[in-house]
Amino acid sequence: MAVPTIALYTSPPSTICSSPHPCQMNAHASCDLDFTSRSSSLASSTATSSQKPVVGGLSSLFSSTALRHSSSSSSISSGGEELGSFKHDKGEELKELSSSFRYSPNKFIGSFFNRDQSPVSVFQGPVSCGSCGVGSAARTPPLWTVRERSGDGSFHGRGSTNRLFNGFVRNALGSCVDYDSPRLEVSSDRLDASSSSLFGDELTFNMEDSITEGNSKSYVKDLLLSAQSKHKIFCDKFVIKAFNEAEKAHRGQMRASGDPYLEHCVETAVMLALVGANSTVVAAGLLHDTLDDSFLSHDYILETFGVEVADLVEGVSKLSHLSKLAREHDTAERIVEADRLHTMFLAMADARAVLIKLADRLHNMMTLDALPLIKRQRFAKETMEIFVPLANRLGIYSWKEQLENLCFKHLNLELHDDLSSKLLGLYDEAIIFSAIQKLERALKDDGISYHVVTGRHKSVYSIHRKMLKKNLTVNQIHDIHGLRLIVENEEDCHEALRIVHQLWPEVPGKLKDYISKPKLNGYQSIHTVVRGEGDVPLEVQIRTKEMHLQAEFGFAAHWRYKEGDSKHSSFVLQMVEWGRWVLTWHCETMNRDRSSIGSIKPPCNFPFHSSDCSYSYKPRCFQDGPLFVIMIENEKMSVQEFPANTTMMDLLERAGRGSTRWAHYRFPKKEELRPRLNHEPVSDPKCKLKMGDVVELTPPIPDKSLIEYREEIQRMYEGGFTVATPQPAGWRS
Ligand SMILES: Nc1nc2c(ncn2[C@@H]2O[C@H](COP(=O)(O)OP(=O)(O)OP(=O)(O)O)[C@@H](O)[C@H]2O)c(=O)[nH]1
Ligand SMILES: Nc1ncnc2c1ncn2[C@@H]1O[C@H](COP(=O)(O)OP(=O)(O)OP(=O)(O)O)[C@@H](O)[C@H]1O
Repeated sequence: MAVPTIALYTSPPSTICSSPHPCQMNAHASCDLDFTSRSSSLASSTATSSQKPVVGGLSSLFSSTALRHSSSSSSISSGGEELGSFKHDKGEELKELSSSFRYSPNKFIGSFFNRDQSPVSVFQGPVSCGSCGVGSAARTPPLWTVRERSGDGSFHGRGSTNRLFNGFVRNALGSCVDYDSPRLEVSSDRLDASSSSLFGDELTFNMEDSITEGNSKSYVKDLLLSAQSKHKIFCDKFVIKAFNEAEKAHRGQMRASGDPYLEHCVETAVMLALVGANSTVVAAGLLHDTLDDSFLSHDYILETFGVEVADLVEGVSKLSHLSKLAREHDTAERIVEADRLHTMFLAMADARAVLIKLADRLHNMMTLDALPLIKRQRFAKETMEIFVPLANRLGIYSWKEQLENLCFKHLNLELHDDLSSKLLGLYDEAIIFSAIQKLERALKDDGISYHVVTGRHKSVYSIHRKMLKKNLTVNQIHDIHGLRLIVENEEDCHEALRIVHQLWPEVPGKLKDYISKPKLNGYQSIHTVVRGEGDVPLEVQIRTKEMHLQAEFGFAAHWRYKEGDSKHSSFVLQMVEWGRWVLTWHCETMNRDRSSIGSIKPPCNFPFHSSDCSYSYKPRCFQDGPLFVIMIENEKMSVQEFPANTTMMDLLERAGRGSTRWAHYRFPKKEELRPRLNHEPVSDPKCKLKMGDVVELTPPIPDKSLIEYREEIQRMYEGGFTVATPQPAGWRS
């Protein structure tokens, strides 16, 4: 029998999880704070929030797209409360936040048409200085210029969707996406007839007239049109079908804000579309709450939409359930268990389900204001502990930053506002934009070839964290504005550095050459800080494409750096790599511009590395890795690690053997435990456990009565009486 390697029964925690702390959030935010016009800030706020990350594989993919998404999606979302995940199980939260009474058309109209006065102050989030109206950069696009050298040595402007490594997965696997361009191309067989006039008046709208009438019908139609105006994938027949199902399923359900529930589903799906998710994922995004909060069954979704969508919706439902459990038990406060939860989330579900769950949570966080403070803080804390690390690990930096900023705001409003207002005077996107242009020009003039120059400004929360970590004031943070230059070889790095120092005066003592002296984790790059326009400090990082790959995907990966380079088992590393790969594969539609890939490709078909691949974490296949199982005993939850192939019987052996709680009953412990697996009684104790299984071990009757019964029986035996007391159900002697 397999013997578990780790037995960890934790008691309720008293300390808060160290890493990303609730009380440390960020701030683009600030901007939002000073916005008088919420609705207009919506778009920009989100966009800003983030630092505009760099190009490169997932990071750029998600950052740039998410930024875009934010801006567009925000215009439709009106205030709301958290619902999707919060109401899972239709528990207490749900009752409070959403109601399933039938809507009043008037209210509908009100909530939809008054969107300009959106109560979503939450859009506080990432507001770029631009959007905040700070400086002239206000309307600068979120992801800054990038150029890339093509194979023949010429340079191409790449636009904001540029990404460095796009397509390498496509190369590895062939195209697995439903369509190629997020905005322009939908396979014709899936395109709704009406979509030919994409933004025209006549979109096919298949809602059953008999059920949806009057204002509500026009509301629903407007909602679909609005989604279509944001992304053409909403003209895909399959997606429209999912929209119609979601509409029927959630009809009459409202959020605490008074908005129809459907709006949340659509916003979630729009976010997914904007990061390049294909129609399967977008459809699942529309339906993500139907299993928990409507009459739809898994079988019905399976029949209607196929196994992929059905499994994704089920996966999201399971994630919601687990995160709710974790929230209620404060499980993620404990670092070890939080880490197991993150890994479990990635391992138990298709990473696309995690992506949907993240989108769901992001929209919920954006519309949290309808909840009382205590609930907002609970959700913000859970988001910080569980979802921000997941977004970080999956490389969805834009979402990560927005989540952090929103959490920061809800958990520490004063700090958030204070830092935000300081940053209003500091952020200047124009500086970054013009610095990129200046550097590109100089490089070209000097004949130095390069792959890409990107820029970003640091998010409010990231600045806050850095200030705390290094005990600095905001004026001592030198990388609020940053550029990154990726060149071909090491020699070019040094040449480029020379040019940078010719363009701008160097800030003494800030030059770091991690190329000649790599960090312990192998990170390589040259960093310098210069005085840019207006004497504003500007960090410039210079590295080769190989160094960049290592910094994005290798041992020195940025997500690990951000987690404090904590020690992770190879299993965790594999899970993260796997998750990122799945998302790249399925969401790569943003990576249409193949020519931008240039020659930058990992040396093998990631994640199926060759044995000598330097980007590979794994000496072995992750199917042999450990299992993480949720154990609930006497209403206490823990996340436990077991070896692969552990059976229910193994688990019971371990629980019975190690537990003093059961010892005094003096009969086979495992029979006393009355296990339930994923809420069902266990019929086959030899069944193998799976990642993310929930095992409940509950005594057949409350402990106290059981003890009383046993004492009574003991007394009866000792006194020579016949047992007359009826046995409680499940009791065995
Ligand atoms: N991916 C990755 N990036 C890193 C790593 N270490 C540093 N960086 C990048 O380098 C930047 C800062 O590194 P350093 O120059 O060492 O700066 P610092 O010591 O943190 O102090 P400052 O100069 O105040 O930023 C970070 O902002 C990261 O972007 C790493 O291990 N992995
Ligand atoms: N100078 C830079 N130019 C362009 N992108 C950068 C630069 N520095 C960091 N980034 C990218 O910006 C994103 C956000 O990073 P963030 O500002 O939170 O942390 P960091 O600067 O990398 O680390 P730290 O906060 O420890 O300095 C990451 O994708 C990171 O790789």
